[in-house]
Amino acid sequence: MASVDRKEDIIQPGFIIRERWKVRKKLGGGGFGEIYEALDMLTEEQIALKVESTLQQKQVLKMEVAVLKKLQGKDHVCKFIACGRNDRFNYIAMSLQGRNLAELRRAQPRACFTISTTIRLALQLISAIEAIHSVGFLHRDIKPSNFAMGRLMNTQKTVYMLDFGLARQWVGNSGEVRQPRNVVGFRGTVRYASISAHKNKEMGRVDDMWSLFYMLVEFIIGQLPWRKIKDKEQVGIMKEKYDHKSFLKYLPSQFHPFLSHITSLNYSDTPDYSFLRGLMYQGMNARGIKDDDPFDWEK
Ligand SMILES: Nc1ncnc2c1ncn2[C@@H]1O[C@H](COP(=O)(O)OP(=O)(O)OP(=O)(O)O)[C@@H](O)[C@H]1O
Repeated sequence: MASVDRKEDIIQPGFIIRERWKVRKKLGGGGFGEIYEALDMLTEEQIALKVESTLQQKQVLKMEVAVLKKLQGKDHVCKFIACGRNDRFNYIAMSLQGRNLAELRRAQPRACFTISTTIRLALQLISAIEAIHSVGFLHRDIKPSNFAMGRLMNTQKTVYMLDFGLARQWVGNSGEVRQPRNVVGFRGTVRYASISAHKNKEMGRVDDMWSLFYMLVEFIIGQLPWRKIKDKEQVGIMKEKYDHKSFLKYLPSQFHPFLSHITSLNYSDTPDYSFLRGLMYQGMNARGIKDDDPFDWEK
């Protein structure tokens, strides 16, 4: 979500937080905050700082901190370093990752990834989504710019999940699926939203999987049919009319059971993450794809 009216940045390069983190440069400004690269003067490591103005209407950093803390120790998750606030902004410090998957795709010659890269990313993306679901939360904004590759020798083959600002708890106090609300405001990003999210229905774990499916289709084909349409309602109508099976002719055959599986799920169902990963492994075997083959951007 790019904000339209560009206000002044919350912090400037050179600014030091708690005598420890020196801001270097702005990496991006999303819908709900700004991301900076900073130097941890204690450890000499580069880190990422996400900041949110205290004046902002919708405060989401608190959710971000809660979910990131719950996810610590799992794969595909940034290291939580610290969080805090002052009179001007709230901030969270976490490990710094490399380029996000939207940037990496757009940098490819035909703006698409090979089947090999897509399938191996899919394996990691399924596990990342399973991880957030396993701690009781939905992500609700699964999209390529919310995943980044690591930037260090030992992390550059790993996908990291970003941005838990729209997360919501799906599990109730006794481990049951929370009762769905009848109508909810739309959350997420139009291009990757599930049909049910377009209809303002309560999202479940399946809706994160739908967004993943749209991501993977876009990776392979290089675009989605509704890419140029801004209007949320129109995109919703288009998705409803669109025969999703027609994507399959461009995709490895394993995407047929992938699509059938997510189509079969309802709000309260648990996706079969292992089954979906199994399909991706089948696709790798059928095509002689190896775990450690280079990704498209490494070639
Ligand atoms: N830990 C990180 N390391 C490196 N880059 C990051 C990190 N966190 C976020 N970014 C970059 O900043 C961008 C925006 O981050 P994030 O999605 O968390 O913010 P946001 O304000 O919710 O943005 P949006 O509304 O676009 O999703 C990401 O696409 C990513 O490129």
